[in-house]
Amino acid sequence: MYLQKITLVNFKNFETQTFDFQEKINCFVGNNGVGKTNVLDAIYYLSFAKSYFNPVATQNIRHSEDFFMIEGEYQIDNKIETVICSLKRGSKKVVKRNGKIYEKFSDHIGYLPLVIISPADRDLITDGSDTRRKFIDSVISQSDNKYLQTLIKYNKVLVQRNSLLKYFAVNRTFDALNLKVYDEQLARYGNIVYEKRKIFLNEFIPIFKNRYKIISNSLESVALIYKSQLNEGVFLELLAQSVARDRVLQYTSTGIHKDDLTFEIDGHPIKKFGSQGQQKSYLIALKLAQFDFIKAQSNVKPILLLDDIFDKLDDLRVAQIISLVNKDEFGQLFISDTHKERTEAAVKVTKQPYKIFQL
Ligand SMILES: Nc1ncnc2c1ncn2[C@@H]1O[C@H](COP(=O)(O)OP(=O)(O)OP(=O)(O)O)[C@@H](O)[C@H]1O
Repeated sequence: MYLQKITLVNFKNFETQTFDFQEKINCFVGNNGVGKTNVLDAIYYLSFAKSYFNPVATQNIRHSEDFFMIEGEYQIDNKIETVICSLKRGSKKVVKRNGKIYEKFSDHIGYLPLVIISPADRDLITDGSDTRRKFIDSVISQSDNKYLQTLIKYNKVLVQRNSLLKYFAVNRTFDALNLKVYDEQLARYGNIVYEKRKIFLNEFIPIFKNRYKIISNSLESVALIYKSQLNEGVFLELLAQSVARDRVLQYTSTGIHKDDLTFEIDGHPIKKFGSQGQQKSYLIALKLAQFDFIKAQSNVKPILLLDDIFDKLDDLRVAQIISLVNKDEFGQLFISDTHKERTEAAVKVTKQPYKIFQL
């Protein structure tokens, strides 16, 4: 699977632009702010029906325009598939594959597997647990659509249960039976999500540790730990035990929506004790492990986007990544960088066909 052509209309700083891509390596070079990351984001959009960088969909429309459109032409098993994402101000986003509109965007996730490595990944270390849950969800969802559908159902019930708790508080009332209906549904979907996250992490953690070892070339030990309240007991019982607290808080304080990952280096949180280089290595290992995992699950080499990595990494780490490309473990690769010479020198080493776009 590879992207052979993309057309952007009013997407961020692009008015109308078409790029024809190489099957292997494509590089975008140019000064700061010319739109290199924006092209990568458009490619990301075609896989996930959303931006990696800006969650406010309308802010991706070119200033003072009314809509944006991204059209991608993919080669999949010797057939051409077209995916279009478009958004008009005041209307709902539309995602089409071969002319057919998706009723649910979630049905599209996983169809065009993709992994992005970007300086914005730092959020995984610095932000709250929500960002780390999204990471787990995005990895599993790309190879298990049922997981995503179950998670969506769980989140819907969660919203309903929270509204009910609010209703109880505002009206100074309480109906245990009513709440129990939601508890049972939450437990049903939540247990499925929990089990799938557990199975996933059991497989993912060794892959991640191996990637870290290769990238960092170091002896320090890293850990990735799955934290869930459900490790401590049966979900339905935990919900029953927290009813009094939930009524005070007016939201559901127990469940898989509180899960988190702990990132450690030599037994200490990497956020506080990891050097900048160690943190970068940790994040790249996470993303490359994501790549390995999706590839193993779906038998497809995901598209890999490397945003600004040469700027942020030392030569050793860049060489490690490039050597992986060399081993032909990768499928199609997109790279953004400010320095044409640096990029060209790095990709030449791979002896793979490449194309450079000067923006
Ligand atoms: N909705 C929008 N309409 C018009 N321009 C936009 C919009 N959103 C972002 N931009 C512009 O896109 C540019 C940033 O593009 P991008 O992040 O792709 O740059 P870059 O080439 O990757 O730069 P750097 O080398 O600094 O990472 C900025 O000039 C910004 O003003």
